[in-house]
Amino acid sequence: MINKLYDTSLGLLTDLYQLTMAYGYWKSGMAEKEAVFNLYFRKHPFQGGYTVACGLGSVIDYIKEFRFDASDLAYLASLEGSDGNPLFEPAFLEYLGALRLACSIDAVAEGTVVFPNEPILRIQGSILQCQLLETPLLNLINFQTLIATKAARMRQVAQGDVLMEFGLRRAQGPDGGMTASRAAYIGGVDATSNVLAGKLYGIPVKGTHAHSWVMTFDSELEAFETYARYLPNNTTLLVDTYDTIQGVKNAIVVGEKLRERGHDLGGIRLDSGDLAYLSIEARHLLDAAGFHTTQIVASNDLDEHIMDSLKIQGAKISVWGIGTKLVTAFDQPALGGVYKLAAIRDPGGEWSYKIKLSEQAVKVSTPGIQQVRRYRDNAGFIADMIYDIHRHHPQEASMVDPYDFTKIRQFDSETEFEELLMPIFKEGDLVYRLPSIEASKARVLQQLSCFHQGVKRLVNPHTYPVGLEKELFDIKTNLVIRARSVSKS
Ligand SMILES: Nc1ncnc2c1ncn2[C@@H]1O[C@H](COP(=O)(O)OP(=O)(O)OP(=O)(O)O)[C@@H](O)[C@H]1O
Ligand SMILES: O=P(O)(O)OC[C@H]1O[C@H](OP(=O)(O)OP(=O)(O)O)[C@H](O)[C@@H]1O
Ligand SMILES: O=C(O)c1cccnc1
Ligand SMILES: [Mg+2]
Repeated sequence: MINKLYDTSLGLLTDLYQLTMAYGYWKSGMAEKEAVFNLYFRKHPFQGGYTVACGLGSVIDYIKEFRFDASDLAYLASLEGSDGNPLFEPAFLEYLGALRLACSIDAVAEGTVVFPNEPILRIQGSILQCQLLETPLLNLINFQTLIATKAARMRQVAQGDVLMEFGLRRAQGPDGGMTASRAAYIGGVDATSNVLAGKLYGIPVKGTHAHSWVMTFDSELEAFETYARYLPNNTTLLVDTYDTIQGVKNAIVVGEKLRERGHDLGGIRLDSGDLAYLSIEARHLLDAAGFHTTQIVASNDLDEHIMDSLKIQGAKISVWGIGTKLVTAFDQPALGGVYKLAAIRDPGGEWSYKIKLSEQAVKVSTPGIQQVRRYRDNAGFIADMIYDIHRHHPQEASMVDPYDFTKIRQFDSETEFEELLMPIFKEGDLVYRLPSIEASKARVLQQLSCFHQGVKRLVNPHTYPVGLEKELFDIKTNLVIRARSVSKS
């Protein structure tokens, strides 16, 4: 997508410091050192209790396309350091031109519900290649995960109602609009007004009409009649241009004519005023005129909280049109996903585990080559345990709460589980078949149905347990103690 918009290869879609570090690794002979990085976030967005992973489809496209073409290298050759000399020497640019990604990537499937500090992606490869990927991987995963989560929250509130995404006009540019449409669909909306997203991603496209259509005619009735005459199978009439109640009555007049011609009034749309009161009044008028199946669509700066309030107020809305607040993730415009080094292989072939210290315990990174195990019982998911695949293949496992080491849970070998990270690329080769967008969408609903209702609450949700397997917890604790004493000496 980005490629089409900008007509370039994608190697330069990174921060300059990734390239300067890559140069440093190359110059110092460290470029091929094997490393493992994890991509994860530390806090759920929207003060929520869960997050929906999204963006792997774009990551796969990106990795497949990754290269530096001649024009990229010419641009890099033009960059200068503070002394006015070229930043990068020609031999390094030649190296970049010949570079083919050979990383191994494990990831959770799109549509998987994930929690703070769990790796969504694990990247293993040469330190130089892993480092170059930091920025694009975060760019691709952070935004799509954020939007999929926002849409999933709206889906939880909407229950079986229809959700339409109307956000393209307010999205963060064309690419923001396109990726938001895709992520919102996976997260839980049923359709988009974004026609290009319909074409490229196979998302159903739907829509009504704007106020300008009504304003173009001498009367609202004439506007409705004309629309219904030429689009009799797409008649959702926007009734609030002048007077909403009169608008509903005009829509009913047109609905009767549609019925005489063998069609029906599909819906009316409310786009201002008190949506609870107006939808209840509109439902009365429509039902009294025999239009029981005509849908009431609502739009106007909606988000999950207003939708929830409208439901509590008994609003008779069955279709929700949501734009700005969804595609811009209005109340939290970024997910704070990070990409941290977890291990480096020594010349002897042994892994050396790495941590990034922080004053805040919650920000200390977890070392090791991690996998996430999601345990379940008959009622649903019970806990996630992060463990190190090289240290422990736990049949029976002890899981430590990383923020309170006195809290330990035991899992016996009978407890059912699934492993969340799956191989996507093996040394550069794609080994994963991306599920259809429909399958990823279904996964969100299926996953969420297995979590306790409290985790899904909009306000003050229950914290789902995520812990470290005991051996990994001990490794981390020892590294922290050692790093703190080294930093003091
Ligand atoms: N019954 C309701 N309960 C809670 N929020 C509501 C209710 N009805 C509408 N809203 C929300 O209140 C906000 C109203 O927006 P605003 O104050 O701009 O009024 P408006 O109806 O759009 O006015 P205008 O006639 O100028 O278009 C919107 O976000 C809308 O979704
Ligand atoms: O409110 P959103 O969730 O972003 O949904 C999309 C909105 O976009 C359109 O109007 P627009 O906002 O362009 O104009 P209006 O507010 O004057 O109706 C449409 O009528 C919706 O109200
Ligand atoms: O089809 C609609 O009703 C629509 C499309 C985009 C934005 N607002 C509304
Ligand atoms: Mg508006």
